[in-house]
Amino acid sequence: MIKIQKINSVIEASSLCVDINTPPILKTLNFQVKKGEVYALLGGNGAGKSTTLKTFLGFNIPTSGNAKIDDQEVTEALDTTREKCAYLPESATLYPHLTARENIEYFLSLANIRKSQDDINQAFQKVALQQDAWDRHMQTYSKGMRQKTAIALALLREAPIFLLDEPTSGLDPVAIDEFNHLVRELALSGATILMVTHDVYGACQVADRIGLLRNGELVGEFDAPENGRIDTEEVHRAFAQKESA
Ligand SMILES: Nc1ncnc2c1ncn2[C@@H]1O[C@H](COP(=O)(O)OP(=O)(O)OP(=O)(O)O)[C@@H](O)[C@H]1O
Repeated sequence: MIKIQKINSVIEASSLCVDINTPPILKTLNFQVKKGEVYALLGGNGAGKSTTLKTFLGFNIPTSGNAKIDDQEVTEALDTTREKCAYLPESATLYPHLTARENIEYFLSLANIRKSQDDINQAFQKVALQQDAWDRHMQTYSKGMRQKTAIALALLREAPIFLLDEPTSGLDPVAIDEFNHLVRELALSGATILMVTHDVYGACQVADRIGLLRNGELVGEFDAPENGRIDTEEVHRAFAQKESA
């Protein structure tokens, strides 16, 4: 019998099933993400990664089991749990005809949050968005720059939880390194991060723990050693083995 250890989790899936069609998409999924941890849910196409994120955002209702944020069932406390989460879709949904600053001001005003120009500038600096772009229309931005803007917005919203969907797909190696550095810094400052990805190497670079997802079930977990990173080859072997099993 699998024993589920209680570890003061911020994000928790326990015996989570999501059944939109046949066969069910998520089947008794169990994982926990602690405060300050980067957890990568790794899986191939159709494994159920986006479905998992959407369930934590309250867009899918669990058929059985639980999807909890800070011990609250997501579907029972939708406003509270959504307010705590910064969701970064694969392609950040910001307005191209507005500048980064205007986007930030607009989304903060929608959330009724007041921040000074200094606060906004500091957030841009923290995510290392180049200064000459701050007041430029976002249609001129690369994907990496759009992501930085989305993270700056999350910082200004003071969201303690980040849900990231394939965050490094389409980024060049330098942008990936910058992004990973930013994610590690967020975690060090106490943010809790759940990312979903099919990129074994990328997950190993940034995650404290990796959960291997296949057909809606967790089929393995890998922990980073103290002061080290998860071994890419080991995860790759497990990923390939499970995918071809
Ligand atoms: N709303 C839905 N209705 C029916 N089937 C769905 C729905 N959403 C997802 N699925 C199915 O559930 C499975 C998992 O989809 P999901 O998008 O979660 O996978 P994924 O791991 O994110 O895949 P990818 O890496 O290709 O984006 C797929 O077979 C998909 O077709």
